Amino acid sequence: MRIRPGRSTRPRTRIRPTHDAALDGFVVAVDRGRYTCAVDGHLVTAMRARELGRRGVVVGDRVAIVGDTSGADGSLARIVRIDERTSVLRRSADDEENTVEGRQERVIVANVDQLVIVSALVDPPPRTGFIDRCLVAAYDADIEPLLCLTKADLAGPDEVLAYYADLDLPYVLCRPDAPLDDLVDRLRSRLSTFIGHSGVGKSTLVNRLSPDADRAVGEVSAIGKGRHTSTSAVALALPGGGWIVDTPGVRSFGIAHVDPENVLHGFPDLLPASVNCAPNCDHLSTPGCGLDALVAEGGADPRRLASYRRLLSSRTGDTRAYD
Ligand SMILES: Nc1nc2c(ncn2[C@@H]2O[C@H](COP(=O)(O)OP(=O)(O)OP(=O)(O)O)[C@@H](O)[C@H]2O)c(=O)[nH]1
Ligand SMILES: [Zn+2]
Repeated sequence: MRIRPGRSTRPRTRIRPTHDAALDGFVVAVDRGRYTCAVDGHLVTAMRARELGRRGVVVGDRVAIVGDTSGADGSLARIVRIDERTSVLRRSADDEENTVEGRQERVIVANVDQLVIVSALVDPPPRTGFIDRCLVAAYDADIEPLLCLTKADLAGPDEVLAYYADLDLPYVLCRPDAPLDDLVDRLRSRLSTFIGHSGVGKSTLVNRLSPDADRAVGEVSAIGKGRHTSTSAVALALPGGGWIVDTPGVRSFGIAHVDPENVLHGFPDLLPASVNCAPNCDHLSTPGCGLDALVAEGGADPRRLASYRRLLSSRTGDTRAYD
């Protein structure tokens, strides 16, 4: 446990605190150069220290903070170190209106343990192309996927689950008239982020999981002395333990950086058959592709191969037609 001197005993000095005295923080919100960090159970507003150079700080980063970490109104601490990230999720290029910056696929969340892919069972119907794309992003980033199927009160999951029958894909069913125990269990003691199309029920879930979320965002806004922009990511602490990152406005996570060979890792049901491919097989039009043979002998669902090939060929382009 760290013991910090109280305000009254802190010596007045111009010497900057050494970084040995830095506190560990966790970045919960980013707003125009101000970073809201959870430190010892309270929120602290910080800026980046110049020594960080051009390194960006994103939600989910674990950082070292010095300076005024009291969290008092108007206080401003400094982030002096960013810990190595265990994972990164990048914004998809088509979320950035195809600007040069957008094409660079900016990292928007770090250290995510679990990607919760939210899909309604109906209204809107599940889009497996979108889910597959999320799975590629998750497997590539070493993040565990969780398929979260909402509106289970309106339709059954059999059809979508059949499509994923050959994968060990964990899933939960959600409906308004039943508790979210399964989901809460899977969110405990880890950092998860939600992705899904408009209308699938993400806000409904986040509100049920973290009823204080609005208040928390209000606090962030007050401390960050600026309007909280609804398009930036925010990490919310869950009463049952764990953190969720809400990424409003993010339609999909980018996979343009994923090596073509690694796109296949998002399709573990197809992957093993690639050992039968000729060297340099592009798995698209190369004759004798082992994936075609697998499907021909009934070893995999042809819709899975079609989905893989759509993703592969659209990887760097506009993917909305497939989502
Ligand atoms: N029947 C039923 N309706 C649901 C369920 N979850 C959400 N809804 C309804 O579906 C609609 C969309 O839910 P939202 O939570 O706003 O969806 P969202 O994913 O946050 O959508 P955006 O805010 O546009 O991103 C609302 O009218 C919800 O009341 C569910 O499990 N069952
Ligand atoms: Zn092949």
